[in-house]
Amino acid sequence: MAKPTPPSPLSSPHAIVCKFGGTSIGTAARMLQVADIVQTAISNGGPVVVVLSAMSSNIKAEGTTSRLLEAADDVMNPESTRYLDIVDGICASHLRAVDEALPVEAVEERARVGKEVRDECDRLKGFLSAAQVINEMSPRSRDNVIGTGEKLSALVFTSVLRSRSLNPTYVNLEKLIQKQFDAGTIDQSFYDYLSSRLSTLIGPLLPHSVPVVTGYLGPVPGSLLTTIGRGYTDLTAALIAVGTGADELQIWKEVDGIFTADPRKVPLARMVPFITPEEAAELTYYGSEVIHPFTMEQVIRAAIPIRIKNAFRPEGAGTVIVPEGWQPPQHAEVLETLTPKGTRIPKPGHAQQQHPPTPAAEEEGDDDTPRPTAVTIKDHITVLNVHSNRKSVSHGFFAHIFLSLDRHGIVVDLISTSEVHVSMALSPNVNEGNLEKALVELRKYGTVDVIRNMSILSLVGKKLRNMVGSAGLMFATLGRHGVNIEMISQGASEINISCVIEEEKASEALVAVHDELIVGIMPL
Ligand SMILES: Nc1ncnc2c1ncn2[C@@H]1O[C@H](COP(=O)(O)OP(=O)(O)O)[C@@H](O)[C@H]1O
Ligand SMILES: N[C@@H](CC(=O)OP(=O)(O)O)C(=O)O
Repeated sequence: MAKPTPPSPLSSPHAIVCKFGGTSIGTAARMLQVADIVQTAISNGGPVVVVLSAMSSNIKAEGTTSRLLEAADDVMNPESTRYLDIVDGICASHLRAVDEALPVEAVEERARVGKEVRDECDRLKGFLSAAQVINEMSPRSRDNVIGTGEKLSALVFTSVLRSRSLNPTYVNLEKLIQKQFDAGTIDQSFYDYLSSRLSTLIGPLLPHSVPVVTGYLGPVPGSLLTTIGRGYTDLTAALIAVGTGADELQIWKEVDGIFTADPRKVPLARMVPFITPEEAAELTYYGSEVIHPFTMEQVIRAAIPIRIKNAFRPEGAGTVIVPEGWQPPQHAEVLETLTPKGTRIPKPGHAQQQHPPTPAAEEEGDDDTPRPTAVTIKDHITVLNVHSNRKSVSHGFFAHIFLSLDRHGIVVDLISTSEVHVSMALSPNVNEGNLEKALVELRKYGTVDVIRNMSILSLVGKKLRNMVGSAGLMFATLGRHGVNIEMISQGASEINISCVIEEEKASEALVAVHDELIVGIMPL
C-alpha cells in the first residue's frame, strides 16, 4: 500500500505542542507545576504551543467536563435549578484556582481573569436557562456547554503565564469550524480542514507569543462526544501540531509513558522508551488508552513524533511514538535540549543512526531475545456466537449479520469466522436496547448465543511478525493458569494476537502473560 503523503508543514517549524490533561491542571498547585514545565520548554528554545483540557480531579467523573454534562442533562427537567448550582460550583473552583495560582501583588491580573471567569459562567447559565425554557438540548448545544470547561482552564492558565511575563495569547477555538460538514461522511478532508484553520489561527502567533489554546475545538458535525469522544483535546493538539508543522507533540499525563502493561495492574510493568504508531494504536484500541485513538493517525501522517510524559515527574524521558521515516528537524537545539539523556533521538548530522531510533536495551544488546512490546486487557466485553441456519440462508450470511449490527450501531472489536459460524466480541458499553433489537434480526439467520462479562486480552508487538510460536506460548501460559479461551483472533493485524477470556480471570491472565512473555520469567 502506498504510504500517505504527509501534509507539508504550514508554518512556524520548531514549535513544540504541549497538551496537558485535566488532572495535570486540576488544582492551582498543579497549574503552577505545569507553568514551570512550559517555562522550561520556552527557555530551552521554544516556541511552545499549550493546549489544555478542562480542570479535573483524579476522578474524571468529578471533573469539569463531567459536571458540565450533568448540567446539560439537568436542563431537560423543567422544575430543576440544579444546573445553576453546578455552574456556580465550577465558577467557584476556577476562582479558587485564580486566587491560589496568581501572585497576590498581581492585583490587576487577578481582577481581570476573575471577571473573565465570572462572565463565562454567567454566559453559560444564560444559555442553559434558555435551553430549559425551550426544553431542548441539541448535540450542538451540548458541545457548546462542554466547551466552557476548556475555555475556563485556558483563561486561568493564560493569566498564570502572563503573571510570569511569558507573553501568552488565549486562543478560543469555539468558532474554528466555519464550513458545513456532513456528520455521516467525516473523513480525512475534515481533519485537513481543521489543521489548515489551526495553522491560520495559531501560526502567526509564533514564535513571539505562547498560544494557550482551548482543547475544545467547537461544535463538531454530529457532536463532539459521538464523532470524537471524551479525551478530544489530544486530537486538537495533534491537529495543531500538524497545522503549525511542529517538531514534536507532547502529551503530558499522570503516567510516565506507555508501559509494557497497565502499571496499576501489573507490578513488573516497565516503561517502553520507543514504540511504533501501529503498536500504540493497537494498545489504544484494546484497552490501554493512554492517548485518544484519533490522535496518532493525524500526527503520524505528518511524520511528527509524539512524546508521552508525566506532568508530575517532568524529568522522566517519557515514551516516544516514532513515525516511520521520521527525520530529525534541522535545528538541533530544541529537540536536543528537550530530549532527556539516554532516549537516543538522533541528532542532525548523525545520518548513519537508525531511523526510527531503537531503545537503548536493543542497541546495547543486553537482551537479544525478541519479545512482544506490551499486553493489554479490555474489559466488559460481550461475545455473540452466531451459527448459520443453512436451511433458510445459504449465502450472504456474513453480510446480513454485519448489516444488522451496523443498523443498530453495535461496534465489533474482534471477529473469528468459519463458513457457517461467526463469533464477535462487542465493544464495551454496548447499548442493551440496541443489542436486543439486533438479536431479533440476527436470529433470522441462525442460532445466537450471548456471553457476557468477558475480556479481550491482546499481545502487541512489532516483533510478533517474526516470533514463531508466540501464539503457542501465550495460549500455553493461559492454559497453565486455568484460563478458558472463548475466541481467538490472529492474523488481521500482524502485530497483535488477541483472545477473549472470562473477565474474572483477566487480571491473573494479564500478569501471567506479561511476566512470562514480556519479562521472560520462566514458569517453574
Ligand atoms: N500500557 C499502559 N501504559 C501506561 N498506562 C496504561 C497502560 N494501560 C493502561 N494504562 C492506564 O492508562 C491511564 C492513563 O493515564 P492518565 O493520565 O491517568 O489517564 P487519563 O487521561 O484517563 O486521566 C493510567 O492510569 C494507566 O494506569
Ligand atoms: N475535558 C474533556 C476532554 C479531554 O481531552 O480530557 P483529558 O485530556 O483530561 O482526558 C474530557 O474530560 O473528556
